[in-house]
Amino acid sequence: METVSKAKSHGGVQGVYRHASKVTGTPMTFAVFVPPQASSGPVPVLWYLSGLTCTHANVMEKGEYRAAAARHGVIIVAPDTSPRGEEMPDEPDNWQFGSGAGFYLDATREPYAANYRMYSYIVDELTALIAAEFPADMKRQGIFGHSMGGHGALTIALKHPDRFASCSAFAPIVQSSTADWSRPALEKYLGADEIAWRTYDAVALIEDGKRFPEFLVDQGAADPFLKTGLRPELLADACKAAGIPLTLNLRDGYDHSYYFISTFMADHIAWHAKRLGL
Ligand SMILES: N[C@@H](CCC(=O)N[C@@H](CS)C(=O)NCC(=O)O)C(=O)O
Repeated sequence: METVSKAKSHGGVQGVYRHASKVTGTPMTFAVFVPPQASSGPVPVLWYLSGLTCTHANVMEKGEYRAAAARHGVIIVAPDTSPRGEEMPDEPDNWQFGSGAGFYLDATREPYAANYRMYSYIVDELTALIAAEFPADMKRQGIFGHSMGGHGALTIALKHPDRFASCSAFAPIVQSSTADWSRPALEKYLGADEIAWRTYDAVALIEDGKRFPEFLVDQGAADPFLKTGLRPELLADACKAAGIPLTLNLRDGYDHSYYFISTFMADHIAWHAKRLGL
């Protein structure tokens, strides 16, 4: 692992790191904030998965998470959203597919299957790297994310309820199989058989029996993608039918941007901190 940059912030350290990923076959960059409490022992880890078009840097620069992370004493990990590079199969004019749009899945279709493996990258490889290289208490992990990253957080948590104590999301894609934003990508990454899509669809996972103790979702009421890409009511219906407690806050006047996310960031970190025993 190579250190790209490191800066003291809120008494802790905001770092950016790069490593050669075996899973994606590319160099991968990620951001980690280590709070001051880590100097006296391992602290819990909160994963933040970003949305379409993002790298590790968007939330690092605009998410305003450091004050709350330093107050509660939690590591924040922000991975990239896809493999990148000149040789990557991609659709450069399409921001909803390829670079910046890995959808937290393992592609099974060519030419994407060799590199577009963000699910295994995060759940296996980056998790092992964080455990090895940072003062992280891996027995206490939470996960959250935005939009495509909200979809990532919900689906990964539903598949790993023993690993994650908490899961929340900002404006998540909740039913990726039918959302405008994700349907074409799932077809290209996973093929036309929609059965294979269900393991990367939060509502379908719940319908198929996966469970998680509870979710927190914040959604801007003025989000232009609310009706076509996001549709939190579908998650509300699925959670209700499954008996999963969901706190869904519809936030009047807020859109889809980091102005919205940063407004509620401290609330989400406090919510996770409580569930991570802080
Ligand atoms: N590029 C799209 C918007 C994409 C978008 O809103 N992406 C969200 C995630 S789904 C984001 O976080 N963008 C990066 C940023 O705001 O820093 C557009 O022009 O409509």
